[in-house]
Amino acid sequence: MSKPKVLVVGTILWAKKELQQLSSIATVISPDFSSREGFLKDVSQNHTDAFALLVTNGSKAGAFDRSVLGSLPKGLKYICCNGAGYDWIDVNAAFERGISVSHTPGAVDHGTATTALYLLLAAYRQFSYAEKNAREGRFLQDFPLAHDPEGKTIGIVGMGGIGKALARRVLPLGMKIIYHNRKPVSPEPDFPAEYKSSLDELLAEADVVSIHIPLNEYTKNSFGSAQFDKMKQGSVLINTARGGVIDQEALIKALESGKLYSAGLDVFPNEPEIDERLRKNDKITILPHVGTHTLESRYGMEMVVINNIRSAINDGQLLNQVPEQKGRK
Ligand SMILES: O=CC(=O)O
Repeated sequence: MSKPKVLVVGTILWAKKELQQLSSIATVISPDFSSREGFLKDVSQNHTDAFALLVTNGSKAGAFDRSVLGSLPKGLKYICCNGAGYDWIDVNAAFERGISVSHTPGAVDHGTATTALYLLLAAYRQFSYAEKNAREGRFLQDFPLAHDPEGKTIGIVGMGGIGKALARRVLPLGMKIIYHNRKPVSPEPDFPAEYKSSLDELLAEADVVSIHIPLNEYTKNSFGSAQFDKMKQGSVLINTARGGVIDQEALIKALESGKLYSAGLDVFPNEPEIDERLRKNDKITILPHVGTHTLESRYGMEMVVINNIRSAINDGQLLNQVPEQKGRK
């Protein structure tokens, strides 16, 4: 029997050896294309027998929306996404076509949580502004006193792997941890954390809010002026999830009005663009989506994708199927 065909859409840069080892159970092909149309043409001409795709966001194939998914081979069973966030794949349309989709939770936890911690420290202590002063030869000129994060209350919105990894990182700072999820975390976290069933309650109590929810049709722009209004005066917002979950105009207004003392942002709605009003705001820290930009994270993510492909071939199921599809019939 011929081996199942796996197409690599995008590049595997770090787990190259492990990708090669996949060839003992699969025919692994990296199609060469320079556009979305080129990708679809190559697949329809040469790979109608594809069994699984290993896909990376930002490849020339573009987003896997309903129309791309509709053009993929009928026999395609799996799409294994090299990333924790999969907002660029229409997982419901994939499900309707009988395609199971996986992502890479876990592998991104350390990198993203460390980024959130850095942003939190930088926002409270105004380290970005201080560094700018130092680099531009102004030393402490016009640099007001900042704030200590110690003893403050952090509100974690989305206590998944990244939220928990951040919680463990802020504990040594003596921060009180409250969190909001649809349901309390079970089993209970191995650190003190108070569950808030209502997001409004969390927003009213937290000194700093850190967002760790996926971007989807329900969460898009879900953090808007109503949510900023409920936050404490002079609070801090950290976002390492996706820019699209925050209404950017409302965020800019909250910064300008002083409702927010500061913010730490690693993600933006129209990456790689960053709104000029954010770029020019010295009081906030902005990063170019570096949450998982470490060798360890990237290697770990690639390993998760390859392990999902292996499991699909060997056991007929994914290890990390996206929650929207899990248990659905
Ligand atoms: O942003 C990073 C990821 O989705 O893995």
